[in-house]
Amino acid sequence: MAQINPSILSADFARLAEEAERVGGADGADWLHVDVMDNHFVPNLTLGVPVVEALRKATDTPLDCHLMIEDPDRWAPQYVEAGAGSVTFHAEAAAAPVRLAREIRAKGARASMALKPATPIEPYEDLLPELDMLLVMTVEPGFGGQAFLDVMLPKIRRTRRLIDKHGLTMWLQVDGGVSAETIERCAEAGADVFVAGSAVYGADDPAAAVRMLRRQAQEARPAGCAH
Ligand SMILES: O=C(CO)[C@@H](O)[C@H](O)COP(=O)(O)O
Ligand SMILES: [Fe+2]
Repeated sequence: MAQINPSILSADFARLAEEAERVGGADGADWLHVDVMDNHFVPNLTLGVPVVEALRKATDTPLDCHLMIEDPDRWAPQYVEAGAGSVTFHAEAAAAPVRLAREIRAKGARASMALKPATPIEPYEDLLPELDMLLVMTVEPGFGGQAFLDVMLPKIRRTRRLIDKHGLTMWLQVDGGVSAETIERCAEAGADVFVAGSAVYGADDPAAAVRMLRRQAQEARPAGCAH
């Protein structure tokens, strides 16, 4: 089942509770994607633990926190405590990714690792069983509204093959430039969780955009795929 996670980076930060509401409900967002940026790992600054705590109280939709920060080994567990249901740290930033993934899981959240566009998946093959999700970035992290990087499609395909080769049920997420124009290519390549910021919050009817993206992804999935 294809999952659609709207990114609140493209929402109105002064009205986050209402913005969460606008994409929630039946057939709405599967998760809310929360982009945490520290102006060190990426050249942008967004929000932190207190905002995640506040969002947790404001919505029933589970929170998918994407940490674009240095030292996730220190900070990621705090996002679980703040109420995140899934916490994604970057492979490029984590000092001890296996220990960190185990800690996130032990605290009760799904553990996920992200790869920037120039980071290959192959060195991380043996880590996959430690993870609940792998995020292949389809833009350079840091900003919403960027153009989708087509050159990431082979990495999505290779990652899907590795997941299937190991018989894992983990999810494969794509993030960056995902829209009505690009989501089918991502789904065909094997992604099953789709982050969309501007394509959802830039639409006249964000809830309808979520439903449309999910339908497109569902229909584009390879025939007979297990994911
Ligand atoms: O992590 C990031 C950007 O670094 C994303 O989650 C963006 O927020 C996606 O926005 P769109 O590309 O869909 O507008
Ligand atoms: Fe993100």
